[in-house]
Amino acid sequence: MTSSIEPPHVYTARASSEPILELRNVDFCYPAARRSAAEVLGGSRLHKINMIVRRGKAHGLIGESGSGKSTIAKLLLGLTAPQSGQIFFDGELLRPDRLAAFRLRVQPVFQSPLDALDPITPIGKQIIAPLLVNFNMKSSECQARLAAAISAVGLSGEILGKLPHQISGGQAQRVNIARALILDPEVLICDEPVSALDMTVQAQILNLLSDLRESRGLSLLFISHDIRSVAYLCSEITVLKRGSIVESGSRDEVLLDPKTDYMKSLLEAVPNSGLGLETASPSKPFSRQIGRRDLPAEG
Ligand SMILES: Nc1ncnc2c1ncn2[C@@H]1O[C@H](COP(=O)(O)OP(=O)(O)OP(=O)(O)O)[C@@H](O)[C@H]1O
Repeated sequence: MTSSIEPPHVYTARASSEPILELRNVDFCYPAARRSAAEVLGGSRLHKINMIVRRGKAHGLIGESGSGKSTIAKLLLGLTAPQSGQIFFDGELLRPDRLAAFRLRVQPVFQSPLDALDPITPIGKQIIAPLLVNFNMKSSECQARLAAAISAVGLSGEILGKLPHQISGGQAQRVNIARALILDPEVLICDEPVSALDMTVQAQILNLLSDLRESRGLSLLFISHDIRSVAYLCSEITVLKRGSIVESGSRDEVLLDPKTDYMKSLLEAVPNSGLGLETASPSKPFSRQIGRRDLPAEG
């Protein structure tokens, strides 16, 4: 179905810290879990989730495996609906009739960058696909937006004719981010976007996300097992345990003054217990904060 909404402009810079996405008292349970008390106890339900992602800010979501982080991502992408509670986008209740427009403005970036690409379609075609599908645009009409999107993620035009197996994992994640940006979204939901990449490339993608947040006023939900990445990128953090929020607040409140044993144990598990919080700042490249050499722009 073609959207009746206007295609996005090449770039929109936005800034503010008003709520852009909000979960209010959200309960969710997978159908299979409703039949299995053991699963429910194991955490396959979300219970009374209250969380705000602010415009132009990066919000970190952490918690052990199975705590419900990806389920929250699915709810915030409109891929599934809560059993109770409400989701607000830009101050408006997310109703079924608003889902189509919402899905253009909130875009996902997933964990396995190569799996998220079609193996037999050239990169350039994949990046403009959301414009072709949603706005019925011709390929020739997409070229200015395509050039802006690949430039925004630090890729050159040579990559456009390649197939996914001809590019690196880091380049593939940049392609996925470009494909999300081509719709000029307001929010990126990033579910473990760097965990499948090697360490040096992780730093490059984190710096890219940080730059995009600053330069375009993009809001980010950043889901990660890696507390150091969250400490670097995010100004607010929510901590999830077995489907319930156990801590939330500013980065420093949660990481420097943890209230729960659970959060303390997550922090104790950080390698070398080095969060570098005294120096952590999105104005400093991630590689410097964790003591690595500066890295080339394209990975
Ligand atoms: N489609 C599904 N049907 C039933 N249960 C599911 C489904 N997807 C996830 N679950 C269960 O819901 C719980 C939360 O899963 P979720 O993927 O949200 O956790 P997570 O915190 O993202 O974990 P990870 O860090 O390992 O990705 C887990 O118990 C999981 O087994």
